[in-house]
Amino acid sequence: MTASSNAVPVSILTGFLGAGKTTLLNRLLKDPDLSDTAVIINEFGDVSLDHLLVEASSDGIIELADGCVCCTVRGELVDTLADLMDRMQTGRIRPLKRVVIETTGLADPAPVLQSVIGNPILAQSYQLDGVVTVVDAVNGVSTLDNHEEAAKQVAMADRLVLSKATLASAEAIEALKARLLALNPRAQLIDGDTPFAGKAELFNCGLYDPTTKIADVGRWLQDEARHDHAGHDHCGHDHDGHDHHHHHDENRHGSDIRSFSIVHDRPIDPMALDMFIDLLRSAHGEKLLRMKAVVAMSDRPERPLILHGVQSVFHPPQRLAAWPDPNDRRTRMVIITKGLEEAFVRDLFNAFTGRPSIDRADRQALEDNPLAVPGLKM
Ligand SMILES: Nc1nc2c(ncn2[C@@H]2O[C@H](COP(=O)(O)OP(=O)(O)OP(=O)(O)O)[C@@H](O)[C@H]2O)c(=O)[nH]1
Repeated sequence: MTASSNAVPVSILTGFLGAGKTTLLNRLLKDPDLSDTAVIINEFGDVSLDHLLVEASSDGIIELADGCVCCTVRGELVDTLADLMDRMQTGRIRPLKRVVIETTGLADPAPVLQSVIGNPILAQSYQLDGVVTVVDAVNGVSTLDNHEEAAKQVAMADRLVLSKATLASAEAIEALKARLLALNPRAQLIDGDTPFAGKAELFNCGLYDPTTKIADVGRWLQDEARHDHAGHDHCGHDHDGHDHHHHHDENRHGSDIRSFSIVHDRPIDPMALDMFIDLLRSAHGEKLLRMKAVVAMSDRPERPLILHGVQSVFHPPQRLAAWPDPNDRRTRMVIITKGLEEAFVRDLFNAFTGRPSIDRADRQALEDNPLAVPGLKM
């Protein structure tokens, strides 16, 4: 079945963990041409922060939390798109000009694309109008080397937006560009700092055409279609929330990927936070795929700190003017690791924030760490 001429364009905004998807989206949503756009945001962990970090009015933002859109919440994506269409057709919402789906950084885009183009009902009302992939100039090459989903995100793109170019050396950018060209020779490469990257036009890619991509893309989409036919839910992220343990029949990302959250209800001393982050970053930066946090600080508890860690890079923290939800002033951290145990990170955090660990010596957490602060005794 094909889309009708008034089908709503759907854009997929993807890119590896911390590449800068939400940052780009915040810029784009300021363009009046993106009014009447619904944004579907997907987060990996059981505590979601992205909706706090997207600056647009919450009206058009729909969250698919606690699962990855390429696997556990893929059904929810289909239901959400169907529900939006139903609400438009029955006049409960204004007609949408576009739907943007921001995937998780770990998402394989193939099943997400297949949800839109392969579902006969959705395909009548929506048409896929392109994949925009954000690529981080600092971590780009190593991320492509180490994470297959990042390479797929690049290969499937119509447009590649290079973020953080001001933080990377000219050589690193050249090396990255060569990799991008090999993976996707026909994608348009856009410098994220140019005005075009902040305009609605960025999403006007034209009907998605897999034949313009490397041959693998068509095969990945066919594999997804076959999987759908066989009725599989196939992803291997291990979403280790407090009570959440999802198991899947196939492991795409490696069983050593962990996603968990830390919630803390007392303001944190700035020095303790610094030491916790420093130790974690310097000893285990490459295993720390992502940290996102909203932190209550003891110096100014009314102004929470927003922290972003992407592998070994910690971006300058920002203070919000106030708590997004004044009724919830708890520190919340979402952490995604590869090959680093949750217990280790939790113990380290507890050691610095003075929360006693019941079943594990805090001290051990520090002593396990070669960079433990000398003289710091529990
Ligand atoms: N200097 C610089 N920093 C950037 C740029 N783009 C993003 N950042 C920073 O990178 C960090 C992560 O950005 P996000 O937009 O949250 O990344 P994301 O891809 O949405 O992250 P996930 O949803 O967790 O995968 C933030 O601290 C941003 O301020 C950029 O172009 N330049």
